[in-house]
Amino acid sequence: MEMFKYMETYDYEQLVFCQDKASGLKAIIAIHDTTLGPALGGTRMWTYASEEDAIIDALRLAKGMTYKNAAAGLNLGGGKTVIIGDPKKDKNEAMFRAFGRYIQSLNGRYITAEDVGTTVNDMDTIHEETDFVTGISPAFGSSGNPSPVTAYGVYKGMKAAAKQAYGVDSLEGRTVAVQGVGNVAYKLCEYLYKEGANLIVTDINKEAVQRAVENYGAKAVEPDEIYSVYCDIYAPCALGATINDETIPQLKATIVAGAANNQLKETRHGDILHEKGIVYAPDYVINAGGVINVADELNGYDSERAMKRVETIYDNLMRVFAISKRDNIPTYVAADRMAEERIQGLQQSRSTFLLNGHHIISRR
Ligand SMILES: NC(=O)c1ccc[n+]([C@@H]2O[C@H](COP(=O)([O-])OP(=O)(O)OC[C@H]3O[C@@H](n4cnc5c(N)ncnc54)[C@H](O)[C@@H]3O)[C@@H](O)[C@H]2O)c1
Ligand SMILES: CC(C)C[C@H](N)C(=O)O
Repeated sequence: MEMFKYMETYDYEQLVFCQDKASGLKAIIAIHDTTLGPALGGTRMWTYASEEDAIIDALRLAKGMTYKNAAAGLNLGGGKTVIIGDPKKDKNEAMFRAFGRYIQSLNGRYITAEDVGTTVNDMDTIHEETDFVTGISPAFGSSGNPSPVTAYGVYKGMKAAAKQAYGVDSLEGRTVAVQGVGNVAYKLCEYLYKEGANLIVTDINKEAVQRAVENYGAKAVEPDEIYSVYCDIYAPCALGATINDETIPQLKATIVAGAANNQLKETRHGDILHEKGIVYAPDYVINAGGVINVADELNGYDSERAMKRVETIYDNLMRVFAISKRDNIPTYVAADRMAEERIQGLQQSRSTFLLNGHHIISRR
């Protein structure tokens, strides 16, 4: 892989390789764009088939955070870390402390948080070595696990999508097919249940399914049946790339709105949804609740203020839908346009982020 060519093509600023033999740390920090502020994005721990796969994932996820943070109206750039390893077997305290020191060495250009494979406990360990970490324990006056807040944002975003599709944003009596009832989606099911929606759920973890069936009256289906069930809303909350050539023809839903990152396998699948008249809530706009919540820590965490800000996901999606309608473009293109316009608009008044003594981080 020609790294500089790739970085130049997609405008990446920095790629950092972190190695600590004693603890087994192998981490890649990718910083995509710091026009709006320091790069904030989570740390993913995963077993990658190859180092190249890990690098590509870090780069791709970092760029996603640039767009997510910009579209959410945050004064933050985009970055992400991947740690190569099995989160169930390979973690140790020294590893996360070594990683914390690498983050510290970037002097605020990158701030981390949770992602797949990392927990609040890991963030607390990182915090032993650096201030540039969020999603740490409420015991430190911080925001803790971002998942429930992500769920709240997805719920609000689903209501915006309903407004766009049906003219009313009530979800009462609507049927929502939820794929994956993990940390985010279980809480999402609670919001939906309380509003009177009907739930169809699936998960490869039978206990997760059972919980939703027992507590929220959900109907359970097998994992490969979720695409073809009769429903109003398909909510992908497990993996990426579930909107693809195989699944689109099966969908009965009029709305696709869920928590998963990178839902479209390829961008052309967003075009197909648009042509079919399916309202697609772009993933990085609807699932920004977690990052909005952890970002609030940089001002001294206030849960009420953070939740109010998460509610703006509704308005952000309505803007995306309006741009899509006005320009007759798919919603994923409209979201990119909204994010890029914000970055370009501020590019003139900001240069590449450097910690210079007066910055968002200095407020806490
Ligand atoms: N946690 C957050 O704050 C947050 C923020 C933004 C985006 N996301 C994204 O939302 C999604 C869910 O995040 P989470 O934190 O709830 O993760 P999670 O691991 O707690 O939940 C995912 C669930 O999906 C299930 N699953 C995996 N493969 C499946 C399959 N093939 N069919 C059905 N179910 C399957 C898993 O068993 C698990 O229960 C992820 O894509 C994540 O990247 C999460
Ligand atoms: C900063 C984190 C809370 C980001 C989250 N993992 C996401 O993908 O949005």
